[in-house]
Amino acid sequence: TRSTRPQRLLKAVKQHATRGDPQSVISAIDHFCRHREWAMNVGDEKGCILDSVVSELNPEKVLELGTYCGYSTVRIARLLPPGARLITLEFNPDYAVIARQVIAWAGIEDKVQLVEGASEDWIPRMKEHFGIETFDLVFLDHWKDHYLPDTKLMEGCGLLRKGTVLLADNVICPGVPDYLEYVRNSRSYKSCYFKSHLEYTRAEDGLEKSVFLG
Ligand SMILES: O=C(NCCCCc1cc2ccncc2s1)c1cc(-c2ccc(F)cc2)cc(O)c1O
Ligand SMILES: [Mg+2]
Repeated sequence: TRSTRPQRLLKAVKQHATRGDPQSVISAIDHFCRHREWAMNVGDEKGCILDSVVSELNPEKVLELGTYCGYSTVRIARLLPPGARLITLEFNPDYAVIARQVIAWAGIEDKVQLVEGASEDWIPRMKEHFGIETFDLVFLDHWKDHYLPDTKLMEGCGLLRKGTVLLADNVICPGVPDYLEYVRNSRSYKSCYFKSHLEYTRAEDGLEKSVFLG
């Protein structure tokens, strides 16, 4: 049977990237998605914005909602200080199989914990299951209609502290209007928009960075 796009993406990583070199994994995926097949990775342009937010914050505890093939997982984990941890949630088991191999190829698996399941099931279990008090950074890149309910769930579970940064992908395309309205109008967040483009295209998209004020 025909291979899947994530399988072809992984093959490109194994063919063109060097084991243990996260940057070469990132470049191999960007090349594949720009010249072979588009895929819904955050991409190189928005990825540079993600890099600057991570580098400035130097987070110890990171949550990623939506792993897909692990592209943004590798982008974030490669910048984390020793001892820092990234928990990434993926709903689709086929994506998770690919992401684990991409993460291993990049050589950053000791910083990453990939968990399979739905965000609404796992967010309430973060404290008791992973011994996490609060997150320093949350990267939202999963179902767009889950951004807002999951943000309210994280607030309710006490997973956000004064200064926690929420960074949301795709706030223009596909768009998350209810989430944007919430973080931009709530007194509990200081929010700003980083204008960019939908990965590997000229369509507008961007990242919204929202600091939780407690
Ligand atoms: O849907 C997108 N991303 C979510 C995939 C949903 C996977 C999930 C992970 C998870 C984990 C935990 N709980 C529940 C869930 S559900 C997405 C889509 C586009 C796009 C843009 C223009 C298009 F024409 C077509 C697609 C671009 C992007 O950057 C995306 O991120
Ligand atoms: Mg995205």
